[in-house]
Amino acid sequence: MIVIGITGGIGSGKTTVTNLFQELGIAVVDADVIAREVIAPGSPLLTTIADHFADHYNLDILDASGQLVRARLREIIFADSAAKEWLNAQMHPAIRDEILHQLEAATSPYVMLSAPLLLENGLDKLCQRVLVVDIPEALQLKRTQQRDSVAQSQIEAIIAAQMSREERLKRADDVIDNSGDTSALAPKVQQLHAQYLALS
Ligand SMILES: CC(C)(COP(=O)(O)OP(=O)(O)OC[C@H]1O[C@@H](n2cnc3c(N)ncnc32)[C@H](O)[C@@H]1O)[C@@H](O)C(=O)NCCC(=O)NCCS
Ligand SMILES: Nc1ncnc2c1ncn2[C@@H]1O[C@H](COP(=O)(O)OP(=O)(O)OP(=O)(O)O)[C@@H](O)[C@H]1O
Repeated sequence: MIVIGITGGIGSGKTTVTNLFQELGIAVVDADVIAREVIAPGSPLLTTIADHFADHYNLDILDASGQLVRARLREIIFADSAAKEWLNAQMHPAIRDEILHQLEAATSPYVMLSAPLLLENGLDKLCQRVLVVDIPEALQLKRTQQRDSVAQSQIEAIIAAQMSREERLKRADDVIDNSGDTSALAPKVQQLHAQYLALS
């Protein structure tokens, strides 16, 4: 199975790009989607995480119906690196297991593995090539703010918790520059698609 890893910092355009590969019939395994599934309401992992933040931070991250209040968890983990490391240690093995499961089940000529922390977490070892979606930090801030209505300082903290743009680009086999209009993406995706089909 040929696996193409796709990564990029917050708001770089990974989902926008993988949607185009999906339109070409390529299966996409998305770590952000899986990260939501492993802490679905009522899951044992969500209970473990909620208990930890209640006991150690006196913080209730669940609403009255037992749903995760994502903004509360986001604020604490990007303000406190020990909280983030603890959460990562709980979630990343579960995310990785589900990624492996979904990669095995994929039937397209190749499969894309999309993960913001692909390189940080060594998920690139599962991939034949790494495609980086690249934009300058100022655009990451602007587009993420437009999408999520989150404070600029919060997005800056998330960027600081991820690999630097330079380091990520150094590790790329292929790069999509997404600083232009979205209409520029389809021809780039088609060119890479032909290259990846040739590998498979
Ligand atoms: C903290 C949470 C609840 C915030 O949820 P929210 O809906 O606000 O954001 P969302 O999940 O859409 O993530 C947005 C972006 O934040 C960045 N991000 C998320 N978690 C992390 C992390 N642990 N380290 C660095 N960046 C991260 C990624 O670029 C991601 O695409 C959520 O991000 C989460 O559960 N994070 C821990 C799991 C994780 O590491 N996910 C990354 C994929 S492996
Ligand atoms: N070329 C572009 N021009 C303008 N807006 C764009 C462009 N590409 C993506 N966007 C918008 O920027 C935002 C971030 O893009 P997207 O959600 O695809 O990024 P992502 O890398 O998946 O983000 P995250 O890591 O935060 O999940 C979205 O609202 C998207 O519609």
